[in-house]
Amino acid sequence: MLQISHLTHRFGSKVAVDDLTLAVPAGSITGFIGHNGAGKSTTLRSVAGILPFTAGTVTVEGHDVRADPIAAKKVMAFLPDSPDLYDFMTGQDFLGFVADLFRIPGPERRARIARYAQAYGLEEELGDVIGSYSHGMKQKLALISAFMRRPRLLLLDEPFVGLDPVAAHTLKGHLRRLCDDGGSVLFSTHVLEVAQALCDDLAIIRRGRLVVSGPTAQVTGDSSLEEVFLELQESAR
Ligand SMILES: Nc1ncnc2c1ncn2[C@@H]1O[C@H](COP(=O)(O)OP(=O)(O)OP(=O)(O)O)[C@@H](O)[C@H]1O
Repeated sequence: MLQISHLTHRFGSKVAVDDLTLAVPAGSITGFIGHNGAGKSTTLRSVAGILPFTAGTVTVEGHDVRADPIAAKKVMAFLPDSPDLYDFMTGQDFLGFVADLFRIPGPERRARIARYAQAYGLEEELGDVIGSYSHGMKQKLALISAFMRRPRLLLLDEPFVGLDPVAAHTLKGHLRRLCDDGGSVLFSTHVLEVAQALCDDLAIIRRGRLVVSGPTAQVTGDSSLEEVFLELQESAR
């Protein structure tokens, strides 16, 4: 589904992502773990096609993100940690705009918007302008816009930060369903308990380099992910 090969990104002389190779298979929720500044957001933004990375290749369902960005972007959705939405639009207008962009036909878009708005408890606010939304409400709107597109690959940067517990629970269910339907999820998080409980696979990055990846049970063994993570940090000192 997603193949990242030898991805490198430099900001000037700073190497943010260093020769990173990672595959996310169909059906996998993969957790992307790492310290502050490890390179998670840079990797996700590179995969999403919004950051022109320095070197390497990224393909999504066989579509090269650089050579064929439109085909790649059609099959994936990306949720940044602070979604930058149009404050002057209402939530409803924004979802209509996204549905137009991705050519979701009228009856289907109405059904999907109604379904996801209800799931995230945002129906009553869809008529309000986005500028009046809280951080969590903006996140919910961004989630609705992503799920409504039925992406094959969903990339999320710290999706659980700021979501209320009900929405967080709903999101976990939606991520699982997307993968049960053959899609894939790659998300970054600092909440290691959530990652361990939810993820089929884990990838741990340190200073731009991938240090461990594989099925969750294999990465953690008999330990908690927190123990594994702390040990890796300690051994790298
Ligand atoms: N626009 C930028 N210009 C210069 N350096 C940047 C820029 N964005 C990120 N970096 C640097 O790249 C490195 C990786 O940053 P990145 O945001 O990818 O980390 P992260 O793992 O997502 O961190 P966090 O967990 O804190 O969100 C850091 O050293 C950061 O300072």
